[in-house]
Amino acid sequence: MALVSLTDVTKTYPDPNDRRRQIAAIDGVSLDIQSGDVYGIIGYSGAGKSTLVRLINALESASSGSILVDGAEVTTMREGELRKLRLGIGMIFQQFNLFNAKTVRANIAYPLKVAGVPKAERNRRVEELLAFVGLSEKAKSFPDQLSGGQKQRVGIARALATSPRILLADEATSALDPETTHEVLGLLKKVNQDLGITIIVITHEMDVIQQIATKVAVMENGKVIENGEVYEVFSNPQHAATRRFVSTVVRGIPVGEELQTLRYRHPGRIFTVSILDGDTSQARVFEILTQAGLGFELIYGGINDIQGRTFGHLTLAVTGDDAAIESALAQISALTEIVEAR
Ligand SMILES: Nc1ncnc2c1ncn2[C@@H]1O[C@H](COP(=O)(O)OP(=O)(O)OP(=O)(O)O)[C@@H](O)[C@H]1O
Repeated sequence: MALVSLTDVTKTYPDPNDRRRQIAAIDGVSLDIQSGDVYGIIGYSGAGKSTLVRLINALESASSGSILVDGAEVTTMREGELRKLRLGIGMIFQQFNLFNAKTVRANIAYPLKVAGVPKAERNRRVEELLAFVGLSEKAKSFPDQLSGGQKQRVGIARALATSPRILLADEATSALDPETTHEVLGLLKKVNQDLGITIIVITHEMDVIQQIATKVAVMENGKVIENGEVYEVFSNPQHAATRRFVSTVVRGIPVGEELQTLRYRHPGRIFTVSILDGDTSQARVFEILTQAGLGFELIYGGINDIQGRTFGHLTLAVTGDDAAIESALAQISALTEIVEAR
């Protein structure tokens, strides 16, 4: 059974320009998130990502549809049940949302205090969390004395305080530089792998999905337009919006000005070879070209590691005898897709 299961969920708001009309922020979304997933939800601004998260932890109520968390229907829960539900769902935010007047230790202890956990137990748990996020030395510091990455570590420790089963990360790395993003995503991976916590990552950056997610849903206009294993979505995107997101991290087939520049710089015919995991290797393609007595140069593209599987496009400028090129092409196209730039 899925840990979070949405069926045909809709959330409408009155149109601010015409109160008689409704705008669908979420429009018929069905999604299953399994225990142990790191589930990425990606979309441009206004796609409905934050609304979806607020529906899962019941900060908003759905207009229609069913939302099951751990088998329990959220849409009909009463206040007492909702409080219990929210204790099982931690949340981290883009702007960290820490109490600036409280120390790191007090920030992390806060949800435990609210939950009525006795002081000795609270202190023990906070020390454990500080060690887990690597901030034991900063226990007495205030948020203003920390870097962005350290602040998010405090946010993560605070979110984990009540031992939730689910962690919602809403643009949690969007305010951080790439290196700090990488570190924080590394910590989230540890949360998932060591503690078995299911993570739902909301982002507009495909790079974040590539680094951490195992599954991804692409949202547009309140709908999930595509979802599945990250590798499958990256290597075979179905929708234009998904292809745009993928192209931000994976260089595909050069076109337009990029292609013109490549032609200007490199003699020969230009081909793009797709490299898929378990399909064919870069080494095999190079071997075929070498054996055919051809000259070649890698001029664009690269290989990506997605969840430990390889995927990418290599664009090569190939020089030599035309018949030899055709024969090499035939051999390569028996292994994988190869496209000549025209
Ligand atoms: N409380 C609200 N009242 C009216 N409209 C809302 C409300 N909350 C969200 N919306 C509308 O719902 C749509 C989806 O918003 P949402 O914030 O979920 O998108 P998002 O993908 O998270 O975008 P962003 O990354 O910019 O926050 C938008 O058109 C937004 O204007």
